[in-house]
Amino acid sequence: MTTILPLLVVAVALVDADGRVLLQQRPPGKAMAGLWEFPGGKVESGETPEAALIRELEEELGIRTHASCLAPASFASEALGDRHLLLLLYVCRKWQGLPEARHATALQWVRPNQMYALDMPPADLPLIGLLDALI
Ligand SMILES: Nc1nc2c([nH]c(=O)n2[C@H]2C[C@H](O)[C@@H](COP(=O)(O)OP(=O)(O)OP(=O)(O)O)O2)c(=O)[nH]1
Repeated sequence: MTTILPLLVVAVALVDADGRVLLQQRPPGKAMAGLWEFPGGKVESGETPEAALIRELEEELGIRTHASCLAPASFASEALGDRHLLLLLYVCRKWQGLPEARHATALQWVRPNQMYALDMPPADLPLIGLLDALI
């Protein structure tokens, strides 16, 4: 029997006052380089999902938020090489600081229905319609 190791990732749709969502472009050298993704990353051993997301937002974008501002929205489940990705997606409308691309190649604010035209990781595609209905 093949053992499939789950990979737990947290990600967030940061929503601004105009109903736009922040996407970041994965940098060269990383898997899926060039694709547009929600900010976030892997949950490390010993971390809660919310603590991991708060850490990633500080590291990747230089913004601060609180667990009470992270609303669970949906999840994605997708084969990823020899792993199986479980991506927990949150929605956040309240944070401190101006997002800056500290790891990403670029950032852009887009409405959910504009995401269909962007190259995004396969796991993210089912999340677009959901965000379109939610935001
Ligand atoms: N952050 C993020 N990751 C995503 C999305 N969609 C998707 O398939 N992924 C995948 C890509 C990666 O395989 C994994 C996240 O891992 P990562 O390597 O980018 O995370 P990390 O920031 O912890 O990076 P590192 O420390 O390993 O460099 O989840 C998404 O929308 N946002």
